[in-house]
Amino acid sequence: MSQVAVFETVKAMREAVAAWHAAGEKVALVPTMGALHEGHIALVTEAQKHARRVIVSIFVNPTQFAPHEDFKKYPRTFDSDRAQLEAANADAIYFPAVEEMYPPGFASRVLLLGPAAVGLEDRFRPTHFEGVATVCCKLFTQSKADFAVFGEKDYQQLKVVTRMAHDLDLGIEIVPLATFRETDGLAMSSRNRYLSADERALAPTLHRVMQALAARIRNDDPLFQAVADAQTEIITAGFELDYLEARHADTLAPVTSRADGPIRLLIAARLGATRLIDNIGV
Ligand SMILES: Nc1ncnc2c1ncn2[C@@H]1O[C@H](COP(=O)(O)OP(=O)(O)OP(=O)(O)O)[C@@H](O)[C@H]1O
Ligand SMILES: CC(C)(CO)[C@@H](O)C(=O)[O-]
Ligand code: BAL
Repeated sequence: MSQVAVFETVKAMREAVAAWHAAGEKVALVPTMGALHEGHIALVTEAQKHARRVIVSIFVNPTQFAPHEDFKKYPRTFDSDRAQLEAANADAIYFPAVEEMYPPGFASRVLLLGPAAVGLEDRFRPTHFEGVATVCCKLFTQSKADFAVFGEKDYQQLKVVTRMAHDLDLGIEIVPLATFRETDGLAMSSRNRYLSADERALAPTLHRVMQALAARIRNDDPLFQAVADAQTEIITAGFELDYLEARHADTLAPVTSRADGPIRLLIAARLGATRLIDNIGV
């Protein structure tokens, strides 16, 4: 276990990265909002396969939360995060204050088309990806990292950020990593800690229903009916369903049959006050 550096300013991070680059070392960034779990640590382990140096950013980004969302109550657990990152041998944490990221007068946003406007997360969180892309664009250019690792758990986010990095020539390679799950199938997520015991017991239903739906599609059951049945099952189980859809795995465009291309199933559903998202490939 090694001591992990903590950078609170762009300047401090840039100086360290410049020294690493001067020594011929590649740098990978793992952007997070903290409240770390094993899924995040898997991203760090993946990052270490690509680069000698790994920086984990911890920043609860206000611009990606709508006014009614959980920005204020989002878990902030820096001491536990730092201990986990030390154990994982990360090199540094980038932990900027909101004023460092968005100084007074800050007035820019990244405008997105393509995978950010397909009627999934963007339908329920209309300003979300603009905030995600703006902060990711800043994180990439602030750090000058060579790689950034993102989880497939936030599948649409992964597509949005990958597209943006390519379109804007940000000079960073986006590395995807498969979703890390609890033993009962629930995708690990910082927001799982909001769940009551009863809700936590019900939450793995999402993954179970998605797996059964994927099996039906692989079995050439008519897609529309299979998706409709899965939606009904989720609602009957007690979730409030935002969406459960079959989409093209690359473009996120709607699909009507297996022949339309590789299919990704994506879901967002609420249990009480907690909104869960998940997705799987067919
Ligand atoms: N279970 C997981 N497996 C793999 N990657 C994950 C998992 N959970 C989160 N990530 C990835 O970690 C990065 C940071 O995500 P974030 O800090 O929002 O964590 P989170 O657990 O998804 O939190 P939230 O509950 O806010 O969605 C993202 O790239 C996200 O996709
Ligand atoms: C990528 C990210 C760190 C940007 O704030 C956030 O959306 C997240 O944690 O997935
Ligand atoms: N993991 C995505 C961050 C968010 O829900 O705001």
